[in-house]
Amino acid sequence: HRPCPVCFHFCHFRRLKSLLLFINPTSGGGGSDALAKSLVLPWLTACGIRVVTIRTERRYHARDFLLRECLAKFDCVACVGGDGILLELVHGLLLRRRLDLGIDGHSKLDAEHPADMPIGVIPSGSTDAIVHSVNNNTDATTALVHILLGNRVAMDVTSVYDLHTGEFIAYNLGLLSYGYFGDICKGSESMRWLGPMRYDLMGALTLMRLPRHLLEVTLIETEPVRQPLTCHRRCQLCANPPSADIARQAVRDLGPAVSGHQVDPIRRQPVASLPSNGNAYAWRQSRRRYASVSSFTMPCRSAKSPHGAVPFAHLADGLTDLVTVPGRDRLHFLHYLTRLTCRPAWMPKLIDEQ
Ligand SMILES: Nc1ncnc2c1ncn2[C@@H]1O[C@H](COP(=O)(O)OP(=O)(O)OP(=O)(O)O)[C@@H](O)[C@H]1O
Repeated sequence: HRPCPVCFHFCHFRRLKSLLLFINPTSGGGGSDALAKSLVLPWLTACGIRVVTIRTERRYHARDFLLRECLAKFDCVACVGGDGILLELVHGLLLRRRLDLGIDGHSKLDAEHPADMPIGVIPSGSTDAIVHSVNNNTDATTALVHILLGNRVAMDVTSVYDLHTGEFIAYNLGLLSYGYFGDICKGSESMRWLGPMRYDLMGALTLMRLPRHLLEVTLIETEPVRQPLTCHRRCQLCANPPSADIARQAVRDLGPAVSGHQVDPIRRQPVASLPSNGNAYAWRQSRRRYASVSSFTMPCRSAKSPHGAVPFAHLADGLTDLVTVPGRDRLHFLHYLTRLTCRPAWMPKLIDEQ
Protein backbone atom coordinates (compact mmCIF):
# COMPACT_ATOMS: atom_id res chain seq x y z
CA HIS A 1 0.00 0.00 0.00
CA ARG A 2 1.12 3.55 -0.21
CA PRO A 3 2.93 4.88 1.58
CA CYS A 4 4.65 1.53 2.26
CA PRO A 5 7.51 2.16 4.73
CA VAL A 6 9.67 -0.66 3.30
CA CYS A 7 9.40 0.54 -0.31
CA PHE A 8 9.83 4.12 0.79
CA HIS A 9 12.99 3.23 2.67
CA PHE A 10 14.63 1.47 -0.29
CA CYS A 11 13.50 3.91 -2.97
CA HIS A 12 14.49 6.83 -0.84
CA PHE A 13 17.83 5.26 -0.07
CA ARG A 14 18.79 4.47 -3.66
CA ARG A 15 17.47 7.56 -5.39
CA LEU A 16 19.90 10.39 -5.99
CA LYS A 17 19.91 13.66 -4.15
CA SER A 18 23.09 15.13 -5.59
CA LEU A 19 25.03 14.43 -8.74
CA LEU A 20 28.41 15.44 -10.13
CA LEU A 21 27.98 15.66 -13.91
CA PHE A 22 30.83 15.88 -16.44
CA ILE A 23 30.02 16.98 -19.97
CA ASN A 24 32.55 16.14 -22.66
CA PRO A 25 31.97 18.69 -25.44
CA THR A 26 34.18 16.70 -27.84
CA SER A 27 32.31 13.38 -27.62
CA GLY A 28 30.86 11.85 -30.77
CA GLY A 29 29.80 14.51 -33.21
CA GLY A 30 29.98 17.19 -30.47
CA GLY A 31 26.35 17.01 -29.33
CA SER A 32 26.93 16.62 -25.56
CA ASP A 33 26.31 20.28 -24.69
CA ALA A 34 22.98 20.34 -26.51
CA LEU A 35 21.93 17.01 -25.00
CA ALA A 36 22.77 18.19 -21.49
CA LYS A 37 20.90 21.45 -21.99
CA SER A 38 17.80 20.06 -23.67
CA LEU A 39 17.30 16.77 -21.79
CA VAL A 40 19.63 15.99 -18.90
CA LEU A 41 19.69 19.16 -16.81
CA PRO A 42 15.94 19.93 -17.06
CA TRP A 43 15.06 16.39 -15.91
CA LEU A 44 17.57 16.37 -13.07
CA THR A 45 16.26 19.73 -11.86
CA ALA A 46 12.64 18.59 -12.21
CA CYS A 47 13.44 15.56 -10.02
CA GLY A 48 14.91 17.81 -7.33
CA ILE A 49 18.48 16.54 -7.75
CA ARG A 50 21.27 18.97 -6.91
CA VAL A 51 23.68 18.99 -9.86
CA VAL A 52 27.19 20.31 -10.13
CA THR A 53 28.15 20.46 -13.81
CA ILE A 54 31.68 20.44 -15.15
CA ARG A 55 32.37 20.90 -18.84
CA THR A 56 35.67 19.14 -19.50
CA GLU A 57 38.37 21.33 -21.02
CA ARG A 58 40.98 18.71 -21.79
CA ARG A 59 41.72 14.99 -21.69
CA TYR A 60 41.96 13.67 -18.07
CA HIS A 61 40.16 16.75 -16.70
CA ALA A 62 37.41 14.52 -15.19
CA ARG A 63 39.87 11.95 -13.80
CA ASP A 64 42.06 14.63 -12.19
CA PHE A 65 39.03 16.33 -10.65
CA LEU A 66 37.87 13.05 -9.06
CA LEU A 67 41.37 12.40 -7.72
CA ARG A 68 41.69 15.83 -6.14
CA GLU A 69 38.37 17.28 -5.03
CA CYS A 70 36.04 16.49 -2.13
CA LEU A 71 33.34 14.07 -3.32
CA ALA A 72 31.56 13.56 -0.01
CA LYS A 73 28.56 15.69 -0.98
CA PHE A 74 27.73 13.63 -4.10
CA ASP A 75 25.67 10.40 -4.34
CA CYS A 76 26.72 9.66 -7.89
CA VAL A 77 29.10 10.82 -10.58
CA ALA A 78 27.89 10.82 -14.19
CA CYS A 79 28.96 11.94 -17.64
CA VAL A 80 27.43 13.01 -20.91
CA GLY A 81 29.82 11.43 -23.38
CA GLY A 82 31.21 8.18 -24.70
CA ASP A 83 33.28 5.22 -23.53
CA GLY A 84 36.47 7.28 -23.17
CA ILE A 85 35.12 9.80 -20.65
CA LEU A 86 33.38 6.94 -18.80
CA LEU A 87 36.76 5.23 -18.43
CA GLU A 88 38.15 8.46 -16.99
CA LEU A 89 35.45 8.34 -14.30
CA VAL A 90 36.31 4.69 -13.57
CA HIS A 91 39.99 5.59 -13.18
CA GLY A 92 39.15 8.63 -11.08
CA LEU A 93 36.93 6.76 -8.61
CA LEU A 94 39.01 3.57 -8.31
CA LEU A 95 42.34 5.38 -7.94
CA ARG A 96 40.74 7.88 -5.53
CA ARG A 97 39.55 4.98 -3.38
CA ARG A 98 43.15 3.73 -3.15
CA LEU A 99 44.34 7.22 -2.16
CA ASP A 100 41.61 7.50 0.50
CA LEU A 101 42.63 4.12 1.91
CA GLY A 102 46.23 5.31 2.06
CA ILE A 103 47.49 2.67 -0.38
CA ASP A 104 50.86 3.47 -1.93
CA GLY A 105 52.02 1.88 -5.17
CA HIS A 106 49.91 -0.26 -7.44
CA SER A 107 51.02 -3.63 -8.67
CA LYS A 108 49.54 -6.96 -9.64
CA LEU A 109 49.89 -8.23 -6.09
CA ASP A 110 47.71 -5.49 -4.58
CA ALA A 111 44.02 -6.07 -4.00
CA GLU A 112 41.65 -3.82 -5.93
CA HIS A 113 39.03 -1.87 -3.99
CA PRO A 114 35.61 -1.17 -5.52
CA ALA A 115 34.52 2.46 -5.58
CA ASP A 116 31.80 3.41 -3.13
CA MET A 117 29.96 5.63 -5.60
CA PRO A 118 27.97 4.59 -8.69
CA ILE A 119 28.75 5.94 -12.15
CA GLY A 120 26.05 7.03 -14.59
CA VAL A 121 26.45 7.61 -18.33
CA ILE A 122 24.24 9.54 -20.73
CA PRO A 123 25.52 8.29 -24.10
CA SER A 124 26.60 10.82 -26.70
CA GLY A 125 29.87 9.29 -27.91
CA SER A 126 30.92 7.71 -31.17
CA THR A 127 30.35 4.07 -30.18
CA ASP A 128 28.90 3.97 -26.65
CA ALA A 129 29.59 0.22 -26.53
CA ILE A 130 29.48 0.12 -22.74
CA VAL A 131 26.05 1.77 -22.37
CA HIS A 132 24.79 -0.33 -25.30
CA SER A 133 25.95 -3.51 -23.56
CA VAL A 134 24.27 -2.56 -20.28
CA ASN A 135 21.00 -1.01 -21.52
CA ASN A 136 20.77 -2.83 -24.84
CA ASN A 137 20.40 0.55 -26.58
CA THR A 138 22.12 3.93 -26.68
CA ASP A 139 19.03 5.98 -26.00
CA ALA A 140 19.90 8.97 -23.81
CA THR A 141 16.43 9.13 -22.19
CA THR A 142 16.59 5.45 -21.16
CA ALA A 143 20.01 5.99 -19.60
CA LEU A 144 18.79 9.10 -17.79
CA VAL A 145 15.72 7.30 -16.39
CA HIS A 146 17.96 4.51 -15.01
CA ILE A 147 20.09 7.16 -13.29
CA LEU A 148 17.05 8.99 -11.89
CA LEU A 149 15.59 5.74 -10.52
CA GLY A 150 18.92 4.76 -9.00
CA ASN A 151 19.01 1.48 -10.99
CA ARG A 152 22.41 -0.05 -10.50
CA VAL A 153 24.23 -2.86 -12.24
CA ALA A 154 27.56 -4.40 -11.20
CA MET A 155 30.30 -4.57 -13.81
CA ASP A 156 33.67 -6.27 -14.13
CA VAL A 157 36.70 -4.02 -14.46
CA THR A 158 39.94 -5.32 -15.98
CA SER A 159 43.24 -4.14 -14.52
CA VAL A 160 46.12 -4.06 -16.96
CA TYR A 161 49.67 -4.55 -15.60
CA ASP A 162 53.13 -4.45 -17.12
CA LEU A 163 54.14 -8.03 -17.92
CA HIS A 164 57.68 -7.66 -16.63
CA THR A 165 57.45 -5.24 -13.71
CA GLY A 166 53.90 -6.10 -12.59
CA GLU A 167 53.16 -2.34 -12.29
CA PHE A 168 49.64 -1.05 -12.92
CA ILE A 169 49.01 0.51 -16.34
CA ALA A 170 45.25 1.12 -16.66
CA TYR A 171 41.73 -0.08 -15.98
CA ASN A 172 39.47 -1.23 -18.76
CA LEU A 173 35.76 -1.96 -19.06
CA GLY A 174 35.02 -3.19 -22.56
CA LEU A 175 37.60 -4.32 -25.05
CA LEU A 176 41.36 -4.78 -24.86
CA SER A 177 42.81 -5.58 -28.24
CA TYR A 178 46.08 -6.12 -30.04
CA GLY A 179 46.15 -6.17 -33.82
CA TYR A 180 43.27 -4.98 -36.00
CA PHE A 181 41.03 -3.28 -33.38
CA GLY A 182 43.97 -1.89 -31.43
CA ASP A 183 45.37 -0.40 -34.64
CA ILE A 184 41.99 1.20 -35.44
CA CYS A 185 41.72 2.83 -32.00
CA LYS A 186 45.30 4.09 -32.12
CA GLY A 187 45.16 5.29 -35.74
CA SER A 188 41.77 7.00 -35.44
CA GLU A 189 42.81 9.22 -32.51
CA SER A 190 44.34 11.78 -34.88
CA MET A 191 41.09 11.79 -36.93
CA ARG A 192 38.74 12.81 -34.10
CA TRP A 193 37.52 15.76 -36.15
CA LEU A 194 35.77 13.21 -38.41
CA GLY A 195 33.48 12.09 -35.57
CA PRO A 196 32.20 8.48 -35.62
CA MET A 197 33.22 8.17 -39.28
CA ARG A 198 36.87 7.95 -38.22
CA TYR A 199 36.36 4.31 -37.23
CA ASP A 200 34.98 3.38 -40.70
CA LEU A 201 37.85 5.10 -42.49
CA MET A 202 40.54 3.67 -40.22
CA GLY A 203 38.85 0.26 -40.32
CA ALA A 204 39.05 0.18 -44.15
CA LEU A 205 42.67 1.40 -44.16
CA THR A 206 43.70 -1.18 -41.53
CA LEU A 207 41.94 -3.96 -43.43
CA MET A 208 43.87 -3.07 -46.58
CA ARG A 209 47.23 -3.58 -44.93
CA LEU A 210 46.05 -6.12 -42.29
CA PRO A 211 49.21 -6.70 -40.26
CA ARG A 212 49.70 -10.21 -38.86
CA HIS A 213 51.57 -10.29 -35.57
CA LEU A 214 53.52 -13.23 -34.20
CA LEU A 215 52.06 -13.49 -30.71
CA GLU A 216 52.14 -15.77 -27.73
CA VAL A 217 48.85 -16.00 -25.86
CA THR A 218 48.66 -17.53 -22.39
CA LEU A 219 45.29 -18.12 -20.76
CA ILE A 220 43.25 -20.10 -18.29
CA GLU A 221 40.15 -21.63 -19.83
CA THR A 222 37.05 -22.12 -17.70
CA GLU A 223 34.98 -25.25 -17.57
CA PRO A 224 32.29 -25.70 -18.66
CA VAL A 225 32.36 -23.52 -21.76
CA ARG A 226 29.92 -20.62 -21.45
CA GLN A 227 26.22 -21.27 -22.10
CA PRO A 228 24.42 -19.24 -24.81
CA LEU A 229 22.78 -16.87 -22.32
CA THR A 230 22.51 -13.15 -22.95
CA CYS A 231 23.31 -10.93 -19.99
CA HIS A 232 20.80 -8.41 -18.65
CA ARG A 233 20.27 -6.20 -15.64
CA ARG A 234 18.98 -9.00 -13.42
CA CYS A 235 21.32 -11.71 -14.74
CA GLN A 236 21.43 -14.67 -12.33
CA LEU A 237 24.87 -15.74 -13.50
CA CYS A 238 26.36 -12.35 -12.67
CA ALA A 239 24.62 -12.36 -9.29
CA ASN A 240 26.58 -15.48 -8.37
CA PRO A 241 29.61 -15.71 -10.69
CA PRO A 242 31.00 -19.27 -10.66
CA SER A 243 34.50 -18.47 -11.89
CA ALA A 244 35.38 -15.34 -9.93
CA ASP A 245 37.30 -17.33 -7.30
CA ILE A 246 39.33 -19.15 -9.93
CA ALA A 247 40.23 -15.87 -11.63
CA ARG A 248 41.28 -14.27 -8.33
CA GLN A 249 43.33 -17.29 -7.32
CA ALA A 250 45.01 -17.47 -10.74
CA VAL A 251 46.03 -13.80 -10.61
CA ARG A 252 47.45 -14.30 -7.12
CA ASP A 253 49.34 -17.35 -8.36
CA LEU A 254 50.84 -15.41 -11.25
CA GLY A 255 51.71 -12.40 -9.10
CA PRO A 256 54.76 -13.48 -7.09
CA ALA A 257 56.46 -14.91 -10.15
CA VAL A 258 56.11 -11.58 -11.93
CA SER A 259 57.22 -9.44 -9.02
CA GLY A 260 60.17 -11.69 -8.18
CA HIS A 261 61.33 -11.80 -11.83
CA GLN A 262 61.99 -15.52 -11.30
CA VAL A 263 59.82 -16.78 -14.11
CA ASP A 264 58.72 -15.04 -17.24
CA PRO A 265 54.96 -15.67 -17.06
CA ILE A 266 54.63 -15.94 -20.80
CA ARG A 267 56.84 -19.07 -20.74
CA ARG A 268 55.16 -20.56 -17.74
CA GLN A 269 52.80 -23.48 -18.04
CA PRO A 270 52.01 -24.74 -14.55
CA VAL A 271 49.00 -26.84 -13.73
CA ALA A 272 47.82 -26.10 -10.23
CA SER A 273 44.84 -27.01 -8.12
CA LEU A 274 42.91 -24.90 -5.71
CA PRO A 275 42.73 -26.71 -2.42
CA SER A 276 40.10 -24.26 -1.15
CA ASN A 277 37.28 -25.40 -3.41
CA GLY A 278 38.72 -28.31 -5.39
CA ASN A 279 38.67 -26.46 -8.74
CA ALA A 280 41.57 -27.04 -11.08
CA TYR A 281 42.95 -24.63 -13.62
CA ALA A 282 45.69 -24.85 -16.15
CA TRP A 283 47.64 -22.29 -18.10
CA ARG A 284 47.32 -22.86 -21.84
CA GLN A 285 49.60 -21.30 -24.39
CA SER A 286 49.51 -20.74 -28.11
CA ARG A 287 52.06 -19.08 -30.39
CA ARG A 288 51.21 -18.13 -33.96
CA ARG A 289 50.46 -15.24 -36.32
CA TYR A 290 47.28 -13.40 -35.43
CA ALA A 291 45.41 -10.61 -37.20
CA SER A 292 43.69 -9.74 -33.93
CA VAL A 293 43.67 -10.86 -30.29
CA SER A 294 40.91 -9.28 -28.22
CA SER A 295 39.73 -9.66 -24.67
CA PHE A 296 36.08 -8.70 -24.06
CA THR A 297 34.88 -8.03 -20.53
CA MET A 298 31.35 -7.44 -21.82
CA PRO A 299 29.37 -8.12 -25.02
CA CYS A 300 30.51 -4.79 -26.58
CA ARG A 301 27.29 -4.10 -28.46
CA SER A 302 27.29 -1.14 -30.82
CA ALA A 303 25.47 0.15 -33.89
CA LYS A 304 27.90 -1.87 -36.02
CA SER A 305 27.42 -5.02 -33.95
CA PRO A 306 23.97 -4.78 -32.29
CA HIS A 307 24.23 -8.23 -30.68
CA GLY A 308 27.77 -7.68 -29.55
CA ALA A 309 31.17 -8.84 -30.66
CA VAL A 310 30.70 -11.55 -28.01
CA PRO A 311 26.90 -11.93 -27.67
CA PHE A 312 27.09 -14.16 -24.57
CA ALA A 313 29.69 -12.25 -22.59
CA HIS A 314 28.49 -11.19 -19.13
CA LEU A 315 28.79 -7.86 -17.38
CA ALA A 316 29.92 -9.15 -13.99
CA ASP A 317 30.86 -12.83 -14.01
CA GLY A 318 34.57 -12.28 -13.32
CA LEU A 319 35.56 -13.64 -16.73
CA THR A 320 36.87 -12.23 -19.97
CA ASP A 321 36.15 -13.68 -23.41
CA LEU A 322 39.24 -14.07 -25.56
CA VAL A 323 38.65 -13.82 -29.31
CA THR A 324 41.62 -14.65 -31.53
CA VAL A 325 41.52 -14.29 -35.30
CA PRO A 326 44.39 -16.06 -37.08
CA GLY A 327 46.34 -13.99 -39.58
CA ARG A 328 45.23 -15.62 -42.81
CA ASP A 329 44.08 -13.35 -45.65
CA ARG A 330 41.90 -10.24 -45.90
CA LEU A 331 38.90 -12.23 -47.10
CA HIS A 332 38.99 -14.40 -43.99
CA PHE A 333 39.14 -11.31 -41.76
CA LEU A 334 36.38 -9.59 -43.73
CA HIS A 335 34.24 -12.68 -43.15
CA TYR A 336 34.85 -12.35 -39.40
CA LEU A 337 33.92 -8.63 -39.52
CA THR A 338 30.69 -9.37 -41.41
CA ARG A 339 29.72 -11.97 -38.83
CA LEU A 340 30.02 -9.32 -36.11
CA THR A 341 27.13 -7.42 -37.66
CA CYS A 342 24.79 -10.42 -37.96
CA ARG A 343 22.62 -12.05 -35.35
CA PRO A 344 23.62 -15.72 -35.02
CA ALA A 345 20.69 -17.89 -36.14
CA TRP A 346 20.79 -19.84 -32.89
CA MET A 347 20.88 -16.80 -30.67
CA PRO A 348 17.95 -16.46 -28.27
CA LYS A 349 16.16 -13.15 -27.87
CA LEU A 350 17.55 -10.67 -25.41
CA ILE A 351 15.46 -10.35 -22.29
CA ASP A 352 14.60 -6.72 -23.02
CA GLU A 353 13.27 -7.64 -26.47
CA GLN A 354 10.78 -10.19 -25.19
N1 LIG B 1 37.60 19.07 -23.64
C1 LIG B 1 38.21 18.00 -24.13
N2 LIG B 1 39.05 18.12 -25.18
C2 LIG B 1 39.64 17.04 -25.74
N3 LIG B 1 39.48 15.77 -25.29
C3 LIG B 1 38.65 15.60 -24.24
C4 LIG B 1 37.97 16.69 -23.62
N4 LIG B 1 37.22 16.19 -22.61
C5 LIG B 1 37.43 14.87 -22.60
N5 LIG B 1 38.28 14.51 -23.57
C6 LIG B 1 38.74 13.16 -23.95
O1 LIG B 1 37.97 12.75 -25.08
C7 LIG B 1 38.08 11.33 -25.17
C8 LIG B 1 36.93 10.73 -25.93
O2 LIG B 1 35.72 11.08 -25.38
P1 LIG B 1 34.40 10.19 -25.42
O3 LIG B 1 34.71 8.79 -25.14
O4 LIG B 1 33.44 10.88 -24.54
O5 LIG B 1 33.89 10.35 -26.92
P2 LIG B 1 34.06 9.40 -28.19
O6 LIG B 1 35.48 8.96 -28.32
O7 LIG B 1 33.47 10.13 -29.34
O8 LIG B 1 33.13 8.18 -27.87
P3 LIG B 1 33.46 6.60 -27.80
O9 LIG B 1 34.56 6.47 -26.79
O10 LIG B 1 32.16 5.99 -27.35
O11 LIG B 1 33.87 6.17 -29.17
C9 LIG B 1 38.14 10.85 -23.75
O12 LIG B 1 39.16 9.87 -23.67
C10 LIG B 1 38.49 12.10 -22.93
O13 LIG B 1 39.67 11.87 -22.20
